[in-house]
Amino acid sequence: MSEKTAVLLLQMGGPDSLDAVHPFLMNLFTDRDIIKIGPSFLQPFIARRIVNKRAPHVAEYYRQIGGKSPIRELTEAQREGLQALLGENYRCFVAMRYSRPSTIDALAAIKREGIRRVVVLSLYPHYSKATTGSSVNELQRVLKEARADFELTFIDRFYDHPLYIKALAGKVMRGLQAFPDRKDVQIVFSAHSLPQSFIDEGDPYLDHIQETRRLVMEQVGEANHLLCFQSKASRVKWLEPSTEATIEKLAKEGKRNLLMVPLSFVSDHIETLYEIDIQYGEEAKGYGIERFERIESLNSDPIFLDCLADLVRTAKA
Ligand SMILES: C=CC1=C(C)c2cc3[nH]c(cc4nc(cc5[nH]c(cc1n2)c(C)c5CCC(=O)O)C(CCC(=O)O)=C4C)c(C)c3C=C
Ligand SMILES: [Fe+2]
Ligand SMILES: [Fe+2]
Repeated sequence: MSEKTAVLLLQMGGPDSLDAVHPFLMNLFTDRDIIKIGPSFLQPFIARRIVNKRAPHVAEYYRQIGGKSPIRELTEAQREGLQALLGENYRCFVAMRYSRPSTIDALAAIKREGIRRVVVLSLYPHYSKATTGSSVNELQRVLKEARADFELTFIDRFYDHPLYIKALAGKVMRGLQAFPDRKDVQIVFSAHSLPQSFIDEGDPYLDHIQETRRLVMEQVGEANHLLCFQSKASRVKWLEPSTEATIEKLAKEGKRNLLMVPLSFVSDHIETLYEIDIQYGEEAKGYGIERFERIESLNSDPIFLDCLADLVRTAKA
């Protein structure tokens, strides 16, 4: 047995080619932690109908951002950066919920290295049953099936970690500098939406998002800001107001300079590169917005990597 500690980074994943869009969406729409469609025995059939219809549209969005999701490469770069900071007593791995490397792949790799102690670090800053909850459930299922005996420590949220806030606030302050006068800028925090039913059932996601926004603005100082929600993906009621409706409303109120601040993700992917930059960017221009900017995603920002390293080093078993 190795004395080293493994760090297992949990992330959603994404299609790594246009052909992978359909299987990725099938994995997502058959996961009852993120979406329940009908009784469980029928879900795979209903999911296939939904995905057959959705995949060609979604594939077109991925085509426009380079033919795939960059989430695998960006998460791999975060893994390498974290490994370098933690040094040789640790070994870092990635498990993607709906693509490769899967949870099985990652646990098999940890086992091959003879490591028993594992710090599980979810890369979603804000806890939700739909995201971190789903990845942790998948991990528990794989462990049970493999009858694997790891000693696990979980880090399932870091929405208020001082280094996460510092990294994000730094991006916002740099974003503001791109405008001639910050007083004329409207900061638009755009969090990933979530069905309202999750919140009604006690999910802390919305509270976490609001706290991140409050802490970031504490550092950024005086500026106009508001919160809205992007990427609704089903017909039920999701968190509101939507980012699209908010951009239109701001334009109608005469706002001309927007700084988009996506929350909920720590790297670029379809929701930043397509949805904000291309889709909302074009819509904003149509409504008369003159400058539509987005803060850089955290990706391998050194302060963010320090945050991850601190979370691992201070994790309590
Ligand atoms: C079907 C229900 C969905 C819920 C609930 C949901 C919540 C949720 N998702 C993220 C982060 C990401 N989602 C991404 C893609 C994506 N998400 C859904 C569905 C739900 N998400 C779908 C169907 C898709 C695929 C794209 C599409 O068809 O529109 C991604 C991007 C992956 C990539 O391309 O790199 C991320 C990241 C959060 C944080 C969240 C709730 C808190
Ligand atoms: Fe989404
Ligand atoms: Fe999503």
